[in-house]
Amino acid sequence: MRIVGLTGGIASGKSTVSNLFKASGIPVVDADVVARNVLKKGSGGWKRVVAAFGEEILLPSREVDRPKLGQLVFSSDSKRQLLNKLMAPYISTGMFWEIIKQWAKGAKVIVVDIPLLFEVKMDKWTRPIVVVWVSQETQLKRLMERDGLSEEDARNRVMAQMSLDLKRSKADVVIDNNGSLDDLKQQFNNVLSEIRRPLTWNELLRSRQGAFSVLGSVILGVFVCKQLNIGS
Ligand SMILES: CC(C)(COP(=O)(O)OP(=O)(O)OC[C@H]1O[C@@H](n2cnc3c(N)ncnc32)[C@H](O)[C@@H]1O)[C@@H](O)C(=O)NCCC(=O)NCCS
Ligand SMILES: Nc1ncnc2c1ncn2[C@@H]1O[C@H](COP(=O)(O)OP(=O)(O)OP(=O)(O)O)[C@@H](O)[C@H]1O
Repeated sequence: MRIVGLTGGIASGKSTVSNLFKASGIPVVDADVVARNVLKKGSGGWKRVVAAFGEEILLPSREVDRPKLGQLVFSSDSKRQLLNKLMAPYISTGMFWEIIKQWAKGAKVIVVDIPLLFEVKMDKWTRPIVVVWVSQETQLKRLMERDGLSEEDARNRVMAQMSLDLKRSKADVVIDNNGSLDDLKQQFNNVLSEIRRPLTWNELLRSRQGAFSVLGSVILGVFVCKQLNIGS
């Protein structure tokens, strides 16, 4: 199985690119969705986060007040690191199971959309790595527009992540998303052809079909050896 890493910065356009992958029939495992499940009321992650940050981060429904928690963690490095530490094991386990589900369905190519791919060092598990890059000016503008944030809040969120220029330098493939949606789609089509190229031997062995072929060959090998022993 080929596990393509999709990353970028906040509001750089990862979800927009993810949607193009989904529309082309490529399954996407989204770390933000997994992280949202980790904070669902009553879950293990929710309990740990509420114990650490207090009941004041809860809404009257006892769900986490996400904008409030966001305000806290994006304006304090230590609080953000604490939240990351509490949630990381749940997010990695959740991602692992989502990838296994796709493997069991026989997916040959999947995309994992992980905003913090490099920060959490998951880049070593994914190839190729696609970085959706925008200039800081475009990033701030789109973030303020999409989430209705002040410039200060938007800057805090951007500064909480590794710089997009550094991420770009670590990419195998860069999508420059400063232009229009049509420009983005054109670049996406090139990326799609790149990731749909035939699997390498290693990727084939990691796919369900590859694993079954190896298992089948081993069983056949054992059977043939037994037959030969019996005959001798
Ligand atoms: C702080 C929370 C509650 C704010 O929720 P909110 O709904 O406002 O934002 P959402 O979850 O949609 O995230 C939006 C973007 O913020 C950025 N972001 C989220 N968490 C972090 C973080 N810990 N550090 C840096 N950037 C982050 C990502 O680019 C993400 O795509 C939420 O982001 C969260 O639970 N973060 C911790 C989990 C995490 O690390 N998620 C990233 C998955 S790798
Ligand atoms: N090429 C583009 N032209 C204009 N607007 C765009 C373009 N690409 C994305 N956008 C808009 O920019 C905003 C951010 O895009 P998107 O939500 O895909 O980013 P993201 O990287 O997934 O963000 P996050 O890290 O917060 O999850 C959205 O409002 C989206 O509609």
